[in-house]
Amino acid sequence: MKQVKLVLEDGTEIQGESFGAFTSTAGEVVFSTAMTGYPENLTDPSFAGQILVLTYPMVGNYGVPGEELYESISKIFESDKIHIAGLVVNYYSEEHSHWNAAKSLGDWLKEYNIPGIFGVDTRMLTKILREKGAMLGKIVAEEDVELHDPNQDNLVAQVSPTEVKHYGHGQHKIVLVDCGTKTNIIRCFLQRDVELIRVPWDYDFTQIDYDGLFLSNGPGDPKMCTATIGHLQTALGQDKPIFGICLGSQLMGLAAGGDTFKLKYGHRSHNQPVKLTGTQRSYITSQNHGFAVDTDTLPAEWTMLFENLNDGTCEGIKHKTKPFFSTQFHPEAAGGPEDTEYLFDDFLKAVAEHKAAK
Ligand SMILES: NC(=O)CC[C@H](N)C(=O)O
Repeated sequence: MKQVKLVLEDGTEIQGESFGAFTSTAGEVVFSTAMTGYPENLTDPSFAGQILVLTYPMVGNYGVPGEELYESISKIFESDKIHIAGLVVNYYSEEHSHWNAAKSLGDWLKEYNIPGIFGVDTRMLTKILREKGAMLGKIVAEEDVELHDPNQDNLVAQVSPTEVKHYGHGQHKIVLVDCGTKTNIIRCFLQRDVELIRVPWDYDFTQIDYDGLFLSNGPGDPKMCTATIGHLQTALGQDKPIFGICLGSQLMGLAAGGDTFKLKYGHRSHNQPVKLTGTQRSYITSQNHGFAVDTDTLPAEWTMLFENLNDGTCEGIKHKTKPFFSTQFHPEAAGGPEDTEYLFDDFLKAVAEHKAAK
């Protein structure tokens, strides 16, 4: 076994053993308390630039599934590659067993040259991150590397496609602005009556005659997406339905004139409780974000749609009169609970109503 170490910007150094690629990496160290779903999480483009700490103590025991396609996109993974910068676990299970496993987690990480470190006291590490907040860090193999803050980069430009793609046939023409979309969002649309036009993050979608606009999740600081925010401001001037998820929610908040801020250590797990404003109804949701909309900065015609029941932060916004709404959590949840997938139906209902009214 080769030794590697995890170094945090506060000086903490933790020795561990290497799995995956034996190489060094730097990024923002964040933790997820999800108990399953590493094939989905590692391929979620929203994790780009992040060294992910999994608090679930045993990782790798169900291996990694083989690739299968749904239409022309992945049926299982959230994109076509691993996006995390590095992985930190307590116990790495060398052996795996699952009916659809095709390879081990370690071999899969190696394929994409991503380092992993195990033998780490992830409980202690998580307490540090929870108390001091998410911080920069690095996994050091042979070569030392500089600390690097990925939130200073335009990560969305790095993960967004460069070409427009078309999927499916259906009554409603939906433009999906791909800032690093999870493929399950595409699957959720294609299971409904939709023709989907997937466009790059900086594409001028206002030129397309669409019925509804969807803003995807994506990595990094939402304020980096100035091109998307600009186009979105034009779309908010009209009244065609708009739905945003996670980064998409933050972009909607910014385009509306509100502000976003960085959470201390973010929300990453599949069991985050949110409350629907104006009701006593709560949902358990899947989340993966480090920024949030500051509800107090929203203009008067906007309101908070969902609230996080752990810390009271904004989990979605809506316009009071126009069909614009968003969630900070993931209604398409892969992995995670599917309780809020009905929001896709709500959006398409708003699209149908808007078309009927025209
Ligand atoms: N999942 C996402 O879309 C994350 C949005 C944003 N990058 C954040 O961390 O808050």
